[in-house]
This record gives sequence, C-alpha cells and structure tokens, in this order.
Amino acid sequence: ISEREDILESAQYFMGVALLAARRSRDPSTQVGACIVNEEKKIVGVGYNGMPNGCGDDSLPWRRSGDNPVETKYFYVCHAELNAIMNKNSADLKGCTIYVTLFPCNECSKLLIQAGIKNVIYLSDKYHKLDNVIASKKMLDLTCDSPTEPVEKNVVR
Ligand SMILES: O=c1ccn([C@H]2C[C@H](O)[C@@H](COP(=O)(O)O)O2)c(=O)[nH]1
Ligand SMILES: [Zn+2]
Repeated sequence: ISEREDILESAQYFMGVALLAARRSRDPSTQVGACIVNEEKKIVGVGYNGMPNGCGDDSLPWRRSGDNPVETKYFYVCHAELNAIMNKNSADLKGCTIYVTLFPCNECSKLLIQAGIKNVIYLSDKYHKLDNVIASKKMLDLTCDSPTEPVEKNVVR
C-alpha cells in the first residue's frame, strides 16, 4: 500500500476546526472561529462569535452601525476567543496555542495573555489598520513565545 501524500498538517487541521466553528456564527458580516490546542497537540477549547448564552438568537441586534450604539452588536457579542476560553475542558491553558480565523482584538489578546496562551496563529488580518489591532499586536509581541503567525490561506480552505 502506498503512503498517503495529502495528510493535513497539524496547523491546517487546527485552523480547519476553527473555520468549522466560525460557520456556527450568526454574525452576518464577520464569522470568527477559535481553537485552543495544548502542548500535547490536543484540542482543549473551541468557540465562535455569538450573543451571550440565554440572550436568544434574535433578541439582540446584529447590525454594525446605527445612530444608537446600543442598537448595534458591539456591546453584546462574545468574541470567539472568549468563548473558546470559557468552553475549555482543561484546568489551565498555560503554554497553549490558539488558532483563530481573525487576528484577535486588544480585549481578546488581554484574555489570551492572562490565560497563559503563548502562541497565536491566525488566518485573516483584515483589521490590521485599526488602533485596537495595532495595540493587540504590541501586547502579543511582548508575551508570545514566537511571533504571531498567519497560516497560508490557500492550504486551509
Ligand atoms: O477578536 C475578535 C474580534 C472580533 N470578533 C467578532 C466580533 C464581531 O462579531 C465580528 C466583527 O464584526 P465586524 O462586522 O467585522 O466589525 O468579529 C471576534 O470574535 N474576535
Ligand atoms: Zn476580540
């Protein structure tokens, strides 16, 4: 029997899990998935962006803009990274790697850092010009073991 040559590399596999999680998101504009992996390369938490538990899928707004910010999604939505941390099935996340389909915002980076996550591998960096993402990168550069890395898009999709 000949050896298979198209086996997924582990980074592609974990980003694939993050992409699958993102498909659960009800956000009409940006769906984000996150997959946290420990040092033994085991998945310990998965999440996607969504409204808080118990708030009901249609009770809060999904719109991006409006005269009243209370009528936009931003005050309500739980980010994928927060949900991946909250869904963790392991006591602690020290030394873990997170695979995330969108570069984490500053608030998520603070959570990742405080949880002990040491590597961030991402797919899209579409908000790289925003101040919150610039600040996020500064914090991750100071705390991560290796520089935050993009995954080759064409290999994952
Ligand atoms: O670190 C992050 C940053 C953003 N998200 C989520 C939050 C929102 O649901 C979308 C962003 O919506 P836009 O319409 O593109 O502004 O992404 C996240 O989960 N993690
Ligand atoms: Zn965030």
